[in-house]
Amino acid sequence: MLARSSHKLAKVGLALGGATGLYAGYRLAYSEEGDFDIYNIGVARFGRAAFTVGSIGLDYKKSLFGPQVDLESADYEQIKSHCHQRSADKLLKLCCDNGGCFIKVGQHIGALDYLLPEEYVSTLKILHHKAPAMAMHDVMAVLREDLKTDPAQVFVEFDEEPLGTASLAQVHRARLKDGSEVAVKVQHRYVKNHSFVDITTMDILIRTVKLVFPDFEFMWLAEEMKKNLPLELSFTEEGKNAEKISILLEKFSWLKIPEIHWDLTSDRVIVMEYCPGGHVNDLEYIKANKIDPLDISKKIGQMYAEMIFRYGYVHCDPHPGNVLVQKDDNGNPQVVLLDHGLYTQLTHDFRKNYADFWLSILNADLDGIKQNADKLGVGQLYGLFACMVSGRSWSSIQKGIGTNEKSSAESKEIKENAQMYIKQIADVLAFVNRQMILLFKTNDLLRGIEHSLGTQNSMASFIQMSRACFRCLSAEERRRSRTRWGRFQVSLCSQWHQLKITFYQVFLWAWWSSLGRKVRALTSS
Ligand SMILES: Nc1ncnc2c1ncn2[C@@H]1O[C@H](COP(=O)(O)OP(=O)(O)OP(=O)(O)O)[C@@H](O)[C@H]1O
Repeated sequence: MLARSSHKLAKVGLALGGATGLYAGYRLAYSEEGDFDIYNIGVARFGRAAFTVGSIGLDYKKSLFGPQVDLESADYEQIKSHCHQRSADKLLKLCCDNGGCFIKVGQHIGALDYLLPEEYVSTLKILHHKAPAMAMHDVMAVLREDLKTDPAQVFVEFDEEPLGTASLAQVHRARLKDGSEVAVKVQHRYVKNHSFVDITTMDILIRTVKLVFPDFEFMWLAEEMKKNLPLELSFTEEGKNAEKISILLEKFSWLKIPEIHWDLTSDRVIVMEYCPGGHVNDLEYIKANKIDPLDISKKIGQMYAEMIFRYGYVHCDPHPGNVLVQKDDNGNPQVVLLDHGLYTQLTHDFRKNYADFWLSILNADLDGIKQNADKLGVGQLYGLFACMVSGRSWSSIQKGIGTNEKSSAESKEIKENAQMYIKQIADVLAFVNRQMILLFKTNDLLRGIEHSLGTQNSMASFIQMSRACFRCLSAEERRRSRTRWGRFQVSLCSQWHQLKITFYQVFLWAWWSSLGRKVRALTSS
């Protein structure tokens, strides 16, 4: 069945690729101006994508389901791994050749650690550092077209070397006439023009794969892409999101969201306050600037917990490149949150269920885990789901993740299980509430940062999560309570929970302190 499907897919892909290739050739041969870029016209981009998908299908068919293939042989796993690798390389090439939206989607795929075969993830991860830089004359052309004036009239300095280059845009440091330093984010020149064809291409190809392989469980990826890419391509929306989140999180005096210069902002250009600083996972920078890594982990945990549990309004691109740390004018550490291109609004019910689920994990309450996973749409796969949310093994969850250090053996076990349960993980992603996918990414960011900063044992972000979970659940109970006395009881109870978390925090600090470790070593020997 699978063999026939791969064959069908290969034929469809090759036919589509061939047809579009011929059409593109015809267009080139008969173009009157003869000055268009054959490699960039929509039809060639579509043809290239269809051809790649087709050839991947053919490779899977020949390598894994051909007449000579022995599914029971000892080499089968290796053959499969080589086939994944070849296909991942082809996808990488496609993303680099087509650029723009393709790189963005490739980056999303590269961020799906443990959810896709390792060969795809490690190959496509490269795209995070491989976005092509736009030539200066294109940067200036976009600025001229969108600001409707000569950029030299606006900026007295403009660094040619970008601060960062990404799939959809690049950012330059510049100075305005009034002397203020700004960061100018400029969209790659042709991305918007190509976006309609690119999004449609990816949608058609993913649907074709689904048609040919009914078991293909990654339709959610296509849906997310179709919904999100157009939003990410509007920098006016990005400016609005930045303003909204800075108002919501106003009470965090240590949080900086760059201010937007609205008079210099359009759909393809955003000019904002320049914020110096190092990336949040750059431990060397943090130490050199005498910033406390634990304090940073705590602040980032607090920031995300507030977004998720209090407002349900969550930054959708949680990767370390978007979080900077610096010291403010008074020498206090500051966290800078960048890239407000995409936010999700979580529903009230989802937030409540997710808070309940987290609390059951933190309390090692297995019945609670089961019931709340069910409410989030996961059903029987609750154990795996709890591992995916917490990044811990099932045995640690059962024992209680608070007092069980994540050892390297546990990390290895998780990695191996992720390879083994790939189909089940895809099922969880297909069934779970859509809003959960973003939260997987957020949890990954928090874990990654704690790992880079060496603060994982303090559980700083988990502690902030639990505090926010309790606050979210108490607010819900207060809302439901009809009498003043009832609301008073809920508030009292909430204070008690917060106090318990503080005790727990002190306990963790003592447990993982060098004295605690010595005492444990003495008592266990
Ligand atoms: N206001 C700013 N001040 C200082 N540096 C900035 C600022 N905005 C962006 N940068 C730098 O530019 C880089 C890219 O910015 P940003 O993440 O907004 O671009 P992007 O196109 O959305 O990238 P990606 O999609 O990869 O997150 C950041 O990692 C940061 O180093």
